Amino acid sequence: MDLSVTSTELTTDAAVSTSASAATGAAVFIPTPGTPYQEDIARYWDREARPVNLRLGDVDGLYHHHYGIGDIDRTALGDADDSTYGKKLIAELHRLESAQAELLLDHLGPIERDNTLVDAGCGRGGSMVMAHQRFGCEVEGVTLSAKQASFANRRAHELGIEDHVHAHVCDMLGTPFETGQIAASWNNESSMYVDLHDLFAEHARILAPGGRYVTITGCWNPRYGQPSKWVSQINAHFECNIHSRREYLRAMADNRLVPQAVVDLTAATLPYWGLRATSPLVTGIEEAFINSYKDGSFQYLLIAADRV
Ligand SMILES: C[S@@+](CC[C@H](N)C(=O)[O-])C[C@H]1O[C@@H](n2cnc3c(N)ncnc32)[C@H](O)[C@@H]1O
Ligand SMILES: CC(C)=CCC/C(C)=C/COP(=O)(O)OP(=O)(O)O
Ligand SMILES: [Mg+2]
Repeated sequence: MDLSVTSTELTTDAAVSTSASAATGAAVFIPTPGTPYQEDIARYWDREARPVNLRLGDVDGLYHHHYGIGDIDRTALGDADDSTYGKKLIAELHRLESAQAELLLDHLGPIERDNTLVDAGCGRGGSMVMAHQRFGCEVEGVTLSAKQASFANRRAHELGIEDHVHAHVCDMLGTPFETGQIAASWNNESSMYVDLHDLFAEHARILAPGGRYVTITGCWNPRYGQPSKWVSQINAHFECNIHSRREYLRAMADNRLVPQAVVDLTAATLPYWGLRATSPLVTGIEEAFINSYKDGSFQYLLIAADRV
């Protein structure tokens, strides 16, 4: 299957993406203009350069835009008075973010080397690299941000995996991938930027029958009633629109995606937030996450679904 699409918007790494395309003779994919909202989101991620993301990514070259899960390794952190503590804190936060991506990949099911995976809203590509390193397969990512796609393609090139891992500037609601050819696809903290019915219709279209879809997301809890002030604060901070848990399940059911696992990761992500709140890399959004997770208005969920 030839999925070597690329974007005319890619800048510094256009050569990387174009040569992959030229090698297979694939047509160049020209994205359609986005909505004004999508243009805002593209600008947001083009400009994003928060140290909490770049310094963590520098630890091992996997750049994430998602949060962490798991217990803190206090032994690895050592003494807060130690001169190396700051560096260890960054490494520990990064370890927890990579653990989150590993958990998502655990839920993709058996993946073969000749399979193709799709990362919808791929950011700087950390999860794509991890997926290729684990399964040896092709990984195609889409993001609205030309800067992020360029960054991800540059990293793939540096790692020598540019023939297998590609980022495209593209709306995840209308991807160039052929119908029914994708073994598994995911959204890692990227579904709060789109309408869920439109999103799951597109995943259901590209996934092979029996294919697997996984999301890790923050969602508001219908048991709380409505989005809390903390959830509204997170929406304003990231210019996103957090959905409720019920919306996820309904939109999946409407689009031939049948949940096989729904895992509440709220308790598992709180240690990450507690540690991050003590770090010099705080961004100011830590309190909203901690308070909303603790008051039950917000949940951190993994949902894995089969395309039937
Ligand atoms: C919080 S980041 C998550 C990045 C990545 N999944 C990760 O785990 O590191 C959100 C991403 O969603 C992307 N995004 C938002 N709306 C999108 C859309 N309509 N189509 C494609 N990507 C989109 C943004 O460009 C950004 O890369
Ligand atoms: C769980 C929810 C609601 C996520 C919203 C999407 C989002 C912005 C994720 C993290 O990105 P980032 O890694 O760039 O953010 P930060 O700079 O805060 O680390
Ligand atoms: Mg981050």
